[in-house]
Amino acid sequence: MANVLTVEHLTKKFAGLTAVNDLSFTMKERTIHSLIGPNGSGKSTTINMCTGSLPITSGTVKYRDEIISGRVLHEVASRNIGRTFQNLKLFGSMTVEENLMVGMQAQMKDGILKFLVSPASAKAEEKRANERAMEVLDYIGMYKYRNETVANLAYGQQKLTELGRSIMTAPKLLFLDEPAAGLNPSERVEFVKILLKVFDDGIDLFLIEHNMDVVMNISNYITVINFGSKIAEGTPKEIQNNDEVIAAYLGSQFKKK
Ligand SMILES: Nc1ncnc2c1ncn2[C@@H]1O[C@H](COP(=O)(O)OP(=O)(O)OP(=O)(O)O)[C@@H](O)[C@H]1O
Repeated sequence: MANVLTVEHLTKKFAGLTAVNDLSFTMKERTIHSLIGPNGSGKSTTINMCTGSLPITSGTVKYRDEIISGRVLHEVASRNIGRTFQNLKLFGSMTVEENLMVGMQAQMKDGILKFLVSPASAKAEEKRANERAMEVLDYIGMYKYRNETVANLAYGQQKLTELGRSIMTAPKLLFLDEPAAGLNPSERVEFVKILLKVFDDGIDLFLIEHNMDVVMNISNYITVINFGSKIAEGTPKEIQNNDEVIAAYLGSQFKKK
């Protein structure tokens, strides 16, 4: 299997703090790959660097055969890479449908120019975005909420809306920052079901998550970091039995014989 993501010697320094320290790992095609570690260990910073949200201090990130480190957010997004955020970045006063339409912006970045030059083609693009939004809403089971204002929805539905927005542009690789955080158990079951459907339909998933039931059940491979440095990697079973991971983060409740 080819590598979808190759991270080499990735480092991020914030003033005196090294948030990510010489981190290297690879993610294989057709896997759900999780990045876990204690609070403040550098997980979100790693995703932010991989997706162009944050400049790197040193190191490289490769998507398939192309170096994407050094590229900005919309350039990364235009390579079929999507993401969701730890804290929802939805527009609360807009409807579910409108929030998904915003998700097409990566593909419509020359939209204003197009609108000035050719209003007809801009209209056609908007129609296409609207059709895609309906298709995605149906896919994630949110079609009936399409005209609801996002702020009025339950948290689980807001998270689904964000997931929907992230798949509007049909990414091939999706970064998810704590998708299960804040969900109640039944919302979590529903969300994981949809995530697995997304994966089965061809989108590789890179996940940051603190809920270990979710991580251990759905991941093919796990990278563990502590204080910005990799301390282990392997299958869920290997990670659950790794003494350094148990001491730094997991505790022994997941240990398997
Ligand atoms: N913009 C920033 N400026 C300064 N320090 C930052 C910034 N962003 C993150 N940090 C620091 O970098 C370290 C790593 O933070 P990061 O958010 O990547 O950790 P995390 O593993 O995602 O944590 P959590 O599990 O709590 O979300 C922390 O010490 C954090 O305070």
